[in-house]
Amino acid sequence: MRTSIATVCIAGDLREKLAAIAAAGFDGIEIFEQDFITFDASPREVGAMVRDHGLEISLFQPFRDFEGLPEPERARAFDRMERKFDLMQELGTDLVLVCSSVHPKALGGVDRMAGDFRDLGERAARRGLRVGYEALAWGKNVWDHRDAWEVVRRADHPNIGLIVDSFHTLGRKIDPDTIRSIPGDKIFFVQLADAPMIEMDLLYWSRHFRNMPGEGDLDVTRFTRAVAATGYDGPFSLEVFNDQFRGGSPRAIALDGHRSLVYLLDQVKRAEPDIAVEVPDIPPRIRPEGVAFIEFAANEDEAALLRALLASLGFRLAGKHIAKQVEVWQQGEIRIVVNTDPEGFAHTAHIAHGLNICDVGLTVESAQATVERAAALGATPFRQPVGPGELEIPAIRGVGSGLLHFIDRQSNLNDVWKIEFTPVEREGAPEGGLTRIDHIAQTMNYEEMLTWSLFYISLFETEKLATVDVVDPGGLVRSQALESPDGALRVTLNGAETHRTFAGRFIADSFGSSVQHVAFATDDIFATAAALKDSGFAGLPVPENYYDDLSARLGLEAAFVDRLREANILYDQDAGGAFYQMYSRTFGDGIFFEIVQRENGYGGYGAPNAPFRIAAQRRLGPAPGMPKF
Ligand SMILES: O=C(O)c1ccc(O)c(O)c1
Ligand SMILES: [Mg+2]
Repeated sequence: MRTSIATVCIAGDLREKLAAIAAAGFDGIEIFEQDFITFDASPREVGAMVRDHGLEISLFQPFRDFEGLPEPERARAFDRMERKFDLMQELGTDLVLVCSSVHPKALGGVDRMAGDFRDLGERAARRGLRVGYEALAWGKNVWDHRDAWEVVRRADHPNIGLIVDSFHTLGRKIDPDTIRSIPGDKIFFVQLADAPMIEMDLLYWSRHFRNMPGEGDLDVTRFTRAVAATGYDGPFSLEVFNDQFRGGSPRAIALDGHRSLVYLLDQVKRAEPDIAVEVPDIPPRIRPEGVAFIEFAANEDEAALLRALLASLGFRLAGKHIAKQVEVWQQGEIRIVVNTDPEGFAHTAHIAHGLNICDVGLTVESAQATVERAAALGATPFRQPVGPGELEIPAIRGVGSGLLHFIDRQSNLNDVWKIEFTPVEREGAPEGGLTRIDHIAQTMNYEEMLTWSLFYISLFETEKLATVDVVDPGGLVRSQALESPDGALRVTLNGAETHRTFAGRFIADSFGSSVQHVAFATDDIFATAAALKDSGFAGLPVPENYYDDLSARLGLEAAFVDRLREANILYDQDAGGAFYQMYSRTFGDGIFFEIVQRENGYGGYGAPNAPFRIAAQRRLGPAPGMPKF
């Protein structure tokens, strides 16, 4: 499998782009003419610089407004192309992309256009070069790959072939399976991009909103399956015009791009096993079985307050680590690790971020297979020295500052609580009825959201839900949920556009994106609320206005609304189900807990309630006894 990426995808000057592209593991680049022209070096020097990075120039592009012109424009187009042929030979590439004409004088007629390409093929052949024709979705006469293919077919020249681009095909809602009947050796190059489904002008959508395969809503997998089924065995190249990426970190965007290609081609190989492209053999997407633990990094003062909060939520100290200053608190299947050890990752994370959730443990079928797949997708494995009697639990770095550890039942990893922890006699008030972790919510800058969602989607069997906009008094927060099919793993990604939002302040104050809240599930939220009241839990009060509006909006019975009001429970409904939520006050830099009950398959996250929750959190600040550190 040969991977490539267009230089337009990445921020920086050509040198910075090449460094990022090479570091991410690509084999080649599509050199965009603009990136070459604006760079101050000769074509030969640029070619050498690309090859010094271990990259090939798989394509030169774009050449515009070539086909279907009347004279004298036609002759001028051929002259222009001869100049570009010179340049290509200096750069050291043999393939140029001609995109379908938008020239006002361009004439239609398949045979006229095919004739132009046949003549061009002759000129290219003399120099050992090749020309690929791409239908732009907004081309004047050709805007469909089937028409571009008909032009190429009739040109009937070995140096003329077709270039397909997933955006132009899928953006126009053309059935990608129509590609299957094209001979693979006549497809000279394949460009891949995804995009979010937004109704807008095709050209504007293409030039500003494309994103990496898997990051948007187009069925790029189906498109790529169709291409691979033709026998095509050339490079798969990303061509992503995106305003945000152009201003983003070159390394991060290049890594996302490479990850998206590995993920995509792995999916394609599984669906079309007989393809000519050699795709590396990696474990399939990992099915998450649940959240095994959440770990806080804390100092002693913070840990004392956290313990009090956990106790008020019905958690009990369940074990103390055999060698480190680490405790595990438990309720139902939920485990919260409190790490105050003066060494190791948690300590470093605490120095950088203060009290924070530095680690999330997931239960999977095979921890080994999980890190193997993660490594193939470009994730960074994490290791730290293991003490006597301790287990080596496979881990990777997440996209932000935190770690992900993987626990499985296949090995003895699942017994870590027995092996590394001394049990503590459970005592204290009765538990609060919390059973498991319903979801974890990560807060990040809006620009990081696609990186995070690709990270989860490519590694785990998870699907994206539609993005919802949450209005915070300080700005907009976009929220997107990712879920495994049975709900064993639910993560919400909350992207803050400004630091004036509650979520944005959390990022600024804690120096980076991480888990901001954890939601625990209960089977009976009213019983939980009553139990927690007895154990001194300080919940987030909900204003009276909320309940007046709720009863008017949903036509609920007064007695039911009274019960919600008394316990400060927020409520939502969807087609079949109901959702109950209550919140803790915030602590640290704005961390909090949520308690939820899902009834009859409610599928959302209570988005209509988020503005009320945020307003109350902003108004009230941290709980008494839980000062901001
Ligand atoms: O937006 C464009 O003009 C443009 C140029 C070249 C391409 O390959 C493409 O897909 C779009
Ligand atoms: Mg293209």
